[in-house]
Amino acid sequence: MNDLKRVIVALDYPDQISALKMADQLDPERCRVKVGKELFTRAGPAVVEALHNKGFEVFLDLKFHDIPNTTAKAVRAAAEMGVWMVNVHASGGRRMMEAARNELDQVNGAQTLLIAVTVLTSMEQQDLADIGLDINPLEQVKRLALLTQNSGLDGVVCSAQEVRPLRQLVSADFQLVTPGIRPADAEVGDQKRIMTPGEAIVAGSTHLVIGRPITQAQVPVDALGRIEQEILAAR
Ligand SMILES: O=c1ccn([C@@H]2O[C@H](COP(=O)(O)O)[C@@H](O)[C@H]2O)c(=O)[nH]1
Repeated sequence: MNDLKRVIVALDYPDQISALKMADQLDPERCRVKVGKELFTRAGPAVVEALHNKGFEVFLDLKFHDIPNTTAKAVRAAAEMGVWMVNVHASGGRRMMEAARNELDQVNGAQTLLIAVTVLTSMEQQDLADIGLDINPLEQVKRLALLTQNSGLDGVVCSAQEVRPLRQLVSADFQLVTPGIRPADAEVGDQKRIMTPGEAIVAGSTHLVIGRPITQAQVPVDALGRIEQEILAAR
């Protein structure tokens, strides 16, 4: 794969006009885009269709987490929109993920990749302790990644910090999609388990999800250009 196309720009905007204005500055041959909860809740399937019409492959990042039947039907709805990738929370468990996998397999012609979030990149050990998990983030990520693979999904969302240890555990074609990407001079914000774009590429991230370091930059295309240079230099 073209290394630059490993970048997924998170279109975290409050309305479709702002998201499409950003998309118009991007090249669908050089990156993919992500539609998350804020934009989808505001704009719905219409924004996905508009991005498809502009030639973008879309990661629908709605992180479904519900009973197996509900999650499976939501994944079907995403696949029927023709999105490139959709996700669930691995902590929904094996039966939930298997139901989603089975449902997706029944969607005629669907090429949609199905992945699962392990531990949010905004979380650290104390956050896990707060919800009753007496385990460090890496061990929890490993555990959920294995569960995800054994449930038949195509990959996980994790931090780039976990990519090397995960590669020892999962198959070579298992997708390791990594948000929490921060160029050295970027604001960290609410992210905790971070890496720079260059480090993430060297570690072996399959895809780098990047939002605010691009979308909140004074000149977003210039910020993306610097990230692309860093990625190319890292190879
Ligand atoms: O563990 C996760 C899962 C998803 N995300 C999403 O990725 C982007 C990151 O945006 P930044 O502005 O680069 O922090 C955002 O849409 C999150 O919802 C994540 O960060 N961590």
